Amino acid sequence: MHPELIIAEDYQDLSRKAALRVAEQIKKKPTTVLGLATGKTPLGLYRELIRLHQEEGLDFSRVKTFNLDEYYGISSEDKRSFHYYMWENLFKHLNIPRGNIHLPDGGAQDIEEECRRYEEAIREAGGIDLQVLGIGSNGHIGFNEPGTEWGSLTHLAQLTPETIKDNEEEGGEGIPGFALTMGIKTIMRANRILLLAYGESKANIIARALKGPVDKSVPASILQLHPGLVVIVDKEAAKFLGSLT
Ligand SMILES: N[C@@H]1[C@@H](O)[C@H](O)[C@@H](COP(=O)(O)O)O[C@@H]1O
Repeated sequence: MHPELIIAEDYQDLSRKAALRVAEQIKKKPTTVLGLATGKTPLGLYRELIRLHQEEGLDFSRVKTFNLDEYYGISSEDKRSFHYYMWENLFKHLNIPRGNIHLPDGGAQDIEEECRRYEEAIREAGGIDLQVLGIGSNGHIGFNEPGTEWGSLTHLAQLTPETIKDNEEEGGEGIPGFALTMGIKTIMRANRILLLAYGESKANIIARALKGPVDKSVPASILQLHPGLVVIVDKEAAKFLGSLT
């Protein structure tokens, strides 16, 4: 069946199952290139990866990472930044060399150059082996909002009021209205994609993304065309998936 769909009991189970997939990938290929996401959804996965590193010796010394996105116009030290989020919630707890960690630079002067540099860095690393993805309540992936071109590469994106509101609920007031994000094409180039979602609030958009038409109004719907898609959702987010299960 495509995609591979795993329905977890709850958030903890989802996080564990996702971490096992990531760990398997790293054990199989210690030089794995991971694509990483921010938001609430992957926090449990990151906690579990830290545990696997600390208690079971999962080795990140040769792993490379590329984050999906970063806010535009704030520095990497800013607590609202995804640099800060990633450092606090994952990187500082692992044995990953700083030089192996990549996020778009939201403080870059020359945006076009920064976007080109980011694409080139992914290419030079050999491409993304496994991309971790969440989904926005409007179906966005990374910060590719509804209407984004399927052929988009890393670019400056304007966030919708809905996305700003969602992210302010998590990250506090004053979220920038723009971000640098991998494009849809950048994401689709990954070898494998691990799409995660939990909770009732994601049930509707997950069903539209996986069962609805492939349409730019739901950016995540393009994932139906990815041959290496693995979806892990909890029971609540799976509520409307019906026949897919
Ligand atoms: N740019 C991120 C996305 O990568 C993320 O998937 C989405 C969902 O976030 P959450 O996991 O908090 O629901 O929010 C943000 O906008």
